[in-house]
Amino acid sequence: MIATESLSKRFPRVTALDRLSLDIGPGVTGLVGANGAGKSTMIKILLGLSPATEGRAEVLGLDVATSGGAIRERVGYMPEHDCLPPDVSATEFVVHMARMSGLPATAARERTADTLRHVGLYEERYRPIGGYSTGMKQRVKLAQALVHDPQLVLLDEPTNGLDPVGRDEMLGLIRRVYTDFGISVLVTSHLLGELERTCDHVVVIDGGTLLRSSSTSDFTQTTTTLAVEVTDTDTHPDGTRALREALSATGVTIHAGSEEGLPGAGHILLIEAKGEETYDTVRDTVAGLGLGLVRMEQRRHHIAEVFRPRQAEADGPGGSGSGGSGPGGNGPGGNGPGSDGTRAAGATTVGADEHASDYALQKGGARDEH
Ligand SMILES: Nc1ncnc2c1ncn2[C@@H]1O[C@H](COP(=O)(O)OP(=O)(O)OP(=O)(O)O)[C@@H](O)[C@H]1O
Repeated sequence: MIATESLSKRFPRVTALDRLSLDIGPGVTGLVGANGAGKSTMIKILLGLSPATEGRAEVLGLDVATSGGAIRERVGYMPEHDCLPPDVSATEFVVHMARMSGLPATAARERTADTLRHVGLYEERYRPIGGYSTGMKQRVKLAQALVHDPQLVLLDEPTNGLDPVGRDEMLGLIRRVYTDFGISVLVTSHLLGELERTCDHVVVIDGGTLLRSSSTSDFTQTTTTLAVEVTDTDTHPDGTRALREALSATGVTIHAGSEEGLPGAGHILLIEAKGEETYDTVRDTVAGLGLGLVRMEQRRHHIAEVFRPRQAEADGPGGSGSGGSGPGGNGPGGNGPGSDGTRAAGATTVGADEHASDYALQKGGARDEH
């Protein structure tokens, strides 16, 4: 779908992309990096809207340097910033964008109705966009990217400004763009955690350079930690505590941290699995206490954790910060939601409106040449 070879973009004072080589296949791919890491620059080059300084890029087999028009016919684009006219309705705007993409009038109207329904904007489609919420505006931007039935869509920070529920809905819509319509997606985000449920493949960039490009399952390999959740009973009003004490007495190692991603997070014990016998010990201990076992599952890595060692190195003796990290590395809330306080590379934690399991990469990803 997308291939780049030693792709660089240098502005007078900043290297936004630095010899980036990528090969992205069909499916949903996340492009993750701090604000300023080079994500939007990459998208503009892929659309043939901004020339690369060096290197090559192909989209759907077309060279971005010579086939920008043909690429934009086949590729949808959802820009990051608010760019919608306030005085027209979603229907008028999306029909207009469909006509601009070359659809005849009737097809444009039909495709607009279908696309707006798909993004969940059917009822409100005749109201002026100026009165829409942020979530509704993001849906209009997604609809106009899809209306001409592209083979690929490039979505620049589609969850920006959304609350956790809105983000989940948007991520679900994005997943369905591929599963229901077969349209491949490249979606950018500055949040490491949020794309792991949505994307088949994740590319992480920092300061315009490639940190890692892997399938999501490679990022989120299973660990030797078991997540165990139990019910409370009349005898043990705090079942989690009772289990913790009983397991400790049997010599099972219990991690101090808590699980962030799962529902009921505060009631989940994280236990080091030494082998099959640990499962048996947990089962027998839970039964012995008369508690109900809600879950016992092998925990998977979160993508954010993959980058923790890098940050730890940088924070260690003599460390001077990870490559590409900007100033203010330990801003408010600089310790991660995990109790060990680790952060993703170049990252600080997210605000109260973000999911507890997400880590936001901080501003200043690009290398300043001055
Ligand atoms: N037209 C431009 N002129 C000069 N510098 C630019 C220009 N466009 C982007 N940059 C710089 O290039 C770097 C990468 O910017 P880019 O917008 O691609 O980052 P990003 O990862 O998309 O982050 P954000 O989500 O904040 O836009 C930044 O330092 C930015 O200031």
